[in-house]
Amino acid sequence: MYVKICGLRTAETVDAAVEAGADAVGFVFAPGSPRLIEAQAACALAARVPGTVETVGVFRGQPVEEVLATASSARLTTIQLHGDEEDEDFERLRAEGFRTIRALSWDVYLARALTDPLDRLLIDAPLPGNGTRFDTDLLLDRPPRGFWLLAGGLDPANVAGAVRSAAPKGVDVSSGVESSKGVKSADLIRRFVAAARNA
Ligand SMILES: O=C(O)c1ccccc1NCC(=O)[C@H](O)[C@H](O)COP(=O)(O)O
Repeated sequence: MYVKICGLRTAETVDAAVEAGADAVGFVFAPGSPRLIEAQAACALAARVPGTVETVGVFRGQPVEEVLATASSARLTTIQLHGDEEDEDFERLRAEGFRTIRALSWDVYLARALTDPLDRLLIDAPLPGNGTRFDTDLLLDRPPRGFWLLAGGLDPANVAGAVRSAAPKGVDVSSGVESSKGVKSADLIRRFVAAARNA
């Protein structure tokens, strides 16, 4: 089970995620997020992460050139886009050597023709980063194929049940491992990774 911890902003919590065995750490560059981080600060945190762990930049509605500039200066491995980006945007990011995650709310996922299978999917609640769940039975009409991550309101107490119910390839969390909005808890991170791994 692939585990991504998103919205990290401190060395302590990045280290906790890595030491707990997370597969990816996420840094949010979307304007208005309470987890917003500057590229230089993300670069310093990314330098603490071994090559076996992905460093994911999260963007929403930003021009591809801006995304590429930030991802390069922050030395990220992976780019996650949350807006209504087109396949060409993802092709450009891959051409520049980045791995990609296409984040969609569950209703958009169901409404749109399947995206480029080269992109990993992250299927989320309508408001990303908001700590709200959605009923994954809604996906039964068209179960996601390939590598997909479940996100939206997960936490150490509910992640095992969510995995058993929806059978994703990975999980992603932000609010559920925070002691307050935007403030990550190393203990909750450790507990989330353990619970996801033991689902
Ligand atoms: O986390 C944010 O603040 C955020 C803001 C704008 C776009 C995306 C954002 N987060 C994307 C993520 O990958 C979150 O981890 C995901 O939506 C799950 O969030 P949560 O429900 O809080 O666990």
